[in-house]
Amino acid sequence: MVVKGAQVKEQTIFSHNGNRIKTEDRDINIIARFEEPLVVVLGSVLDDEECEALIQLSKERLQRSKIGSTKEVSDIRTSSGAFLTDVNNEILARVEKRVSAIMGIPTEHGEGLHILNYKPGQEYKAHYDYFAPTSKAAKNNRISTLVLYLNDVEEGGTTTFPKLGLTVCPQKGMAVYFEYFYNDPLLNELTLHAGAPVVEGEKWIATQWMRRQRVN
Ligand SMILES: O=C(O)CCC(=O)C(=O)O
Ligand SMILES: [Fe+2]
Repeated sequence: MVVKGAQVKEQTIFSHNGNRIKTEDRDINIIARFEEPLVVVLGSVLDDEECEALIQLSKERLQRSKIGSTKEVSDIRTSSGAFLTDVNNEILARVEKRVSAIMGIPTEHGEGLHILNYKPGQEYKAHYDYFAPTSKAAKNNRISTLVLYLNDVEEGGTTTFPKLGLTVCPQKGMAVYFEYFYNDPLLNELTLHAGAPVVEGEKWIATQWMRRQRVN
């Protein structure tokens, strides 16, 4: 625990301070932080070529096979997406490595990058990224999330944290990080978030969810 004035702040997984994160191949700007629960807005995580490559890889995946893709008929998430697992690609590997450095968790704990595409009217209603403690998946539960924005959205498509009164506007190459591995369950519950409906244009994101332990 870190004592800050009269307040006691819980330890976080994210360990970067200051204005910049230095990774092997890129310096990432820390734009804004909400301290508890920790939500960090990051700039210059991906360059244009990387954003476009991830979109292209997911388009190929969605086309090639319906297996491994989720064209869900769900009220909670109306967008369509695919995991980029078992994809052998240099840019993907580079991005996964950088994401791991930002999150401070080895790639092996990640589920693989998940690409989502929202068309106008599509959204991801308010949810938690961690699984209910009673579920089977909670044995190796998620602990942190990085959402990478792969394009600029004309209107709408913000990431909102209704319990924090916080809204993040999608900008190509930027990202939002948050974690929910606090001892205090109330802090974890404050990470409720949503992908607001896209109004104009479309929205592409890549999400990395990290687990407490390795994923097989
Ligand atoms: O679309 C967004 O902005 C949020 C995505 C999200 O919540 C997720 O991928 O878990
Ligand atoms: Fe989420």
